[in-house]
Amino acid sequence: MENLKINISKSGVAADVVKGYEKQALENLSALYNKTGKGNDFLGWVELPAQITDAQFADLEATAAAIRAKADYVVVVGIGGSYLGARAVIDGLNNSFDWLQTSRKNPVILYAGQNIGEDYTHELLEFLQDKSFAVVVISKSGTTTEPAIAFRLLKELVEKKYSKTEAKERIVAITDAKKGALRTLATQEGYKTFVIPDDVGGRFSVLTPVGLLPIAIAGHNIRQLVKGAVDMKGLTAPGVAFDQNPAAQYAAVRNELHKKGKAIEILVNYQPKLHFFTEWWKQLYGESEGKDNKGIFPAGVDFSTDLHSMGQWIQEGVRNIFETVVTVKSPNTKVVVPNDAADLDGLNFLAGKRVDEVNKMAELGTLVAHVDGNVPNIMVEIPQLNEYYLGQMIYFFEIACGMSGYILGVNPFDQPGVEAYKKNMFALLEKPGYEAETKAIKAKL
Ligand SMILES: O=P(O)(O)OC[C@H]1O[C@H](O)[C@H](O)[C@@H](O)[C@@H]1O
Repeated sequence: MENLKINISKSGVAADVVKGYEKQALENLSALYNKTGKGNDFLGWVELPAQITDAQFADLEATAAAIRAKADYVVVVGIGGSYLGARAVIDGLNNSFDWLQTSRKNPVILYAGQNIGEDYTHELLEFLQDKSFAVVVISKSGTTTEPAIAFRLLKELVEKKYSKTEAKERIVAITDAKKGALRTLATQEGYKTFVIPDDVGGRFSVLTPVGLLPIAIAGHNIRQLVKGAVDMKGLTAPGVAFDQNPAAQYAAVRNELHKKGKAIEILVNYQPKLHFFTEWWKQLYGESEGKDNKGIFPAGVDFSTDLHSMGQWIQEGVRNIFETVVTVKSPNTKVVVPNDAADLDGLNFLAGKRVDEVNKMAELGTLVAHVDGNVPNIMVEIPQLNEYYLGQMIYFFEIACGMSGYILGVNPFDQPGVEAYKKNMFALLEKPGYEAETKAIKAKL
């Protein structure tokens, strides 16, 4: 059976330099397992995939089935870690034109609370007026402003369109076991709820109900997703030799590149379905490492699309970047370039070749060009885009992130910097309790 593989041979980091990270990387991996490092009260995700019980899967699947039976559209309300994991997996697995399919087996998944655009909000509410829909509201803290506003509006619509009683069948809340406004509200209203464990931070929560319920509602196999993660846990566990552990290798190489002045890591995909996987990865690494005036800036591009827009910069701009390419070995379907007798477009040299073969040559050609242009390359390959390998890739990047953050010397499990904008926003909105901040910020304007 094939697994996710990493190739660091084009990273420009010599084997003995990588080897130099062995002791540190493996000590950091042990610290994640033994909970002896920074942020050790947020390490529930390390063991989590292997601990999900059959009863928990069955509860998620039954709830998903009930929602699927009732609703043509399901709005997933959440932001950051309460949004990106579900969307990464759902977009990764869904048909690219999912929302246009007419003979449907699965509800269309829509998203809210991930922005405060008034037009977006209006258009969503307007669209849902005459549709059969349900809502999954997700917030670990239960107090995040963006999803709270969206949920207040959606709750009002559900109650008006259906009834307060029916709302209990059409709204599911995923939040902290005890704390937060959403927990209080869900208890009071009698909604079905799922718990986000205390020791799992938002950006590490995709394999909790936060990701699993929306993914199951969208019609995907959550047991396979989690199995992939469990197997990747085995392949990256403390007993595995350093040079056989793909996560340790990744953590080592990216830290070495950072040390050499590569300030930006670009996650590259050649499959548009992986766009939101990159968004999930950006939060995972950005919030985990960007602190104490340190950290690689995580960026993302979709190739070959962005080769025609960002390709120039990557090839010849400031040499402070490296690329991590996520490549999918085999596509799930087959399209062959046809022969054309007239050959007016001059493409007959491609006739008979699969589109993926062209994509792979674009990938290889780009790799060589970028490495020649002094952009180091790390390659992460999965055999296929399915639940199982997405599960492997999720756990791979999570465990590598923990190790990498420890190598960098930060606490990868907090995000104190995110509060600065919230404080200012509340001060500007004159939230009760923020009187002094309101005065202070107004003086700065
Ligand atoms: O799940 P929630 O508590 O609503 O948080 C949603 C997101 O917003 C916060 O501001 C954090 O920066 C993120 O780490 C978090 O994932």
